[in-house]
Amino acid sequence: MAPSGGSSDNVVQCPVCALEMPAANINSHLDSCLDTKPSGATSKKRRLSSHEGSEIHGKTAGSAAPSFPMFQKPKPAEHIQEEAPSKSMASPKRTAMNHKWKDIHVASNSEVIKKGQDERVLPTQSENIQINGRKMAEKFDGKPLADRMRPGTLHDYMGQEKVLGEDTMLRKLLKANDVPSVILWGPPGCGKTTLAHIIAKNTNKNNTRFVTLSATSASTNDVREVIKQAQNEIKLFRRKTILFVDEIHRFNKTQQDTFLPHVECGTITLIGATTENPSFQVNTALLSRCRVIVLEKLSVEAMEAILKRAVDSLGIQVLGEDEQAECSSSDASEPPMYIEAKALTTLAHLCDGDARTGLNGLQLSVQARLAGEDTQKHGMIIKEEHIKEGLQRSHILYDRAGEEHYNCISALHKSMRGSDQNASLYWLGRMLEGGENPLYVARRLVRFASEDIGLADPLALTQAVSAYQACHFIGMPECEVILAQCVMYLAQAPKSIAAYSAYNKVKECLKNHKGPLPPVPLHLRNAPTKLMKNLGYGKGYKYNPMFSEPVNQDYLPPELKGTKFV
Ligand SMILES: Nc1ncnc2c1ncn2[C@@H]1O[C@H](COP(=O)(O)OP(=O)(O)OP(=O)(O)O)[C@@H](O)[C@H]1O
Repeated sequence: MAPSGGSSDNVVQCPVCALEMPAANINSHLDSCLDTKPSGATSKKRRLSSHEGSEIHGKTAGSAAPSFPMFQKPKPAEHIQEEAPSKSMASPKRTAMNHKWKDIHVASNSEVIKKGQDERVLPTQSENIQINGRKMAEKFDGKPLADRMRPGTLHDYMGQEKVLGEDTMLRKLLKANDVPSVILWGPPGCGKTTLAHIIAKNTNKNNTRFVTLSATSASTNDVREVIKQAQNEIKLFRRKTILFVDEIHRFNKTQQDTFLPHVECGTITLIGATTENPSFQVNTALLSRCRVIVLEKLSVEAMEAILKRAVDSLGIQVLGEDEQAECSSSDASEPPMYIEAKALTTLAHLCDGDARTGLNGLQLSVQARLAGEDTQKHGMIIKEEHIKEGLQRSHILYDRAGEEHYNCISALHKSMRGSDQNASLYWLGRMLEGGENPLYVARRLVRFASEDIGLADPLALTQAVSAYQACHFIGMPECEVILAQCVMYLAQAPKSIAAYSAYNKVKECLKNHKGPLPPVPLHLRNAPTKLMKNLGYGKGYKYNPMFSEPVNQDYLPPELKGTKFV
């Protein structure tokens, strides 16, 4: 009797030995089949699965039980394993495979080196540089290097020994955790903000809040809000607040006044940072409640240490004068990157004591080198010329809007007064190359010609006025030599301050006069109308040209008779 349709439906084929049997027997058959035919299982399985397109993948040799996709633990793909190999597990063979995988992943046009059976694919030098470029970009992580390198401890804070040396007041206060309200005054990038953060970290351990405001964006309401919170913190948690105000000079008088009572009563400890002379930019009342700490431009040594720390963190090696960069055609997956020691020193000099400029300059140079065509050919070495290219020198040396503007013009004025032509030309250059307005300099020369040379050489004034006009006509850069000529003339000229000091005495006399100023004597007054004549204006005046002999006549008010200004 032919099997019924129903019974034939219940017949299944063993996936191991291909024997057909009733479905009810398959499990017990499989157990015995697998026990007796372990070695043939794989080949069978393969044949079956490929032949029949079965979903059953079967087990690998040596497996103790059949495995079905649902229960099969996915085996990690080989390249994933190798991306994070355990060092202790790494056999030589494994390491060779690691190379291969890594290299295949990164190198498309790579060289293939055959060493016996070991076929290894290595990236070319330019591919290595690309890899490094990517790694470097990851290191920068979209953040300026200067920010990434901001030190968190005094240990990494370089320079500024005058205020932070062992026996200094600030160091002692920091140790004693007794930070008073301070104004940190110093040029850009010398470490004011960084120092404020270090102070904050230092005091954070002691139940202190640290709040930051930037005077460029904060409003008076923001200040009030911070103060309100500070009051609550003291009341509720006995927690002190340190308020750091960056660029405090940008706050107007009312905003600065808002701090006053709260600094006074200790609700907040204020740390202000400013690049401007606080005597002019910070309220006297506020100033008298804060200590002013003067930070200086960072020395070249401090800058070198800061740059070295950054270079180390980027994994760039410093090449001494006699050292040669190792050729990166080896199989290293990360070819070294180098910077010449000389390039670092140059950068430390050029950034003019501004660590932010120095670190940005380093970052720019590294990024430019990575993108440069010759880097692809010759490898990654940062040289002095790359650093110079990366830096806009003029923007470093001179701050047109800030105090440097006044410092330099004062240095020029004093050098001309001292008849030092070389120094005068130097300060002139510092200003002009830094982008100073030539008319600002020319106006000062006009003033100098009168104030310091005056009647000793009246032509100096003519020279200076002419220089001013010439600068006005032709502008920079052509007018630079006109200013240089005038500066040299004024520096060489004989000096006299007779006019200047005489006029100062006049001002003094007027300022010190008590009571109403004396009227102009009648004989000196003009009398254009009849009424004025009738009132005695011009009466008795002696018109000098009418006299051949010296005229005896008073020109000062009677109260000042005999006063000498000259
Ligand atoms: N003394 C220092 N030691 C180490 N790194 C420093 C030092 N000073 C500045 N830096 C570095 O320079 C960067 C800029 O410094 P910071 O912001 O403290 O300067 P600043 O004086 O507040 O400048 P600005 O007046 O322009 O705001 C910091 O992020 C840090 O990386």
